[in-house]
Amino acid sequence: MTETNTPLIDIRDLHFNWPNEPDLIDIPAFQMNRRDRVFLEGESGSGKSTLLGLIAGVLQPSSGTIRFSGSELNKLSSGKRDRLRADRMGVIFQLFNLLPYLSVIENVVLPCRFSKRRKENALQRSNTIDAEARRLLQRLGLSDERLIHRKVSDLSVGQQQRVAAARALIGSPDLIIADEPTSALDTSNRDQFLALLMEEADAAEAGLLFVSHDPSLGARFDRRIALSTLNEAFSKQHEPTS
Ligand SMILES: Nc1ncnc2c1ncn2[C@@H]1O[C@H](COP(=O)(O)OP(=O)(O)OP(=O)(O)O)[C@@H](O)[C@H]1O
Repeated sequence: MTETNTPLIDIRDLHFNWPNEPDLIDIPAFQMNRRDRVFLEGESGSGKSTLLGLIAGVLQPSSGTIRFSGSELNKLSSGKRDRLRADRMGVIFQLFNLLPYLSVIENVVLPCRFSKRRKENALQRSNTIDAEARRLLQRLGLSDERLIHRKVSDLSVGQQQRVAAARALIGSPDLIIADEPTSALDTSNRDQFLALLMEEADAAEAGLLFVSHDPSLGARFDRRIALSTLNEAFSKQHEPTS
């Protein structure tokens, strides 16, 4: 099994800039393995969501490479990148990216409609995809039958955040990417959510890359990384001028 020796994420000489802007990201090297739990912190606007977008293959680097389990994302066609993301990554986006006209349960089962691998994984945990969606939702405090069939646009922000979390976790992805996933949750829902996230990551032997503004959460992770220490673009922008 070569895959176990290959880093889950392997970044080399990664540069990214938005059009007509200087480098926002300049990361010489970063690796994470399966089962790593990484907490990424940094000030607002420092590029955390941008880095997650690059790792998820939603954004393209200006130069450099990002390998996911050995596959260089840049070298894949956009269709293959989408397939890899659907099969192997569970992403909780900052703005959730839920489909507003679908119900809670329809949103949660979506990854299993797009990916045979996620569907098969989900069926190893529960008898049906629906049952697996309900198990995750229940663990996140969303078990009310009426709520599960409501359109997500009719939910509170904190409820939508938990639906997005259940959708990311279904079907045991190899990498869970979570961008500020607890920002709208109260302490009790936040703790329930983190417990589930850690358990699901353990069960799937997944890597977990978690961005949050809440420094008190950092102690629950194996590695705590400030983006400013990884990202040389940050030190260049903040060099004292003489
Ligand atoms: N589509 C875009 N076009 C141009 N600039 C962008 C775009 N999206 C983000 N930026 C800029 O890139 C920089 C980094 O944004 P990013 O969202 O990655 O930061 P962040 O660290 O995740 O911030 P926050 O903690 O506030 O979510 C910001 O200056 C932002 O204005």
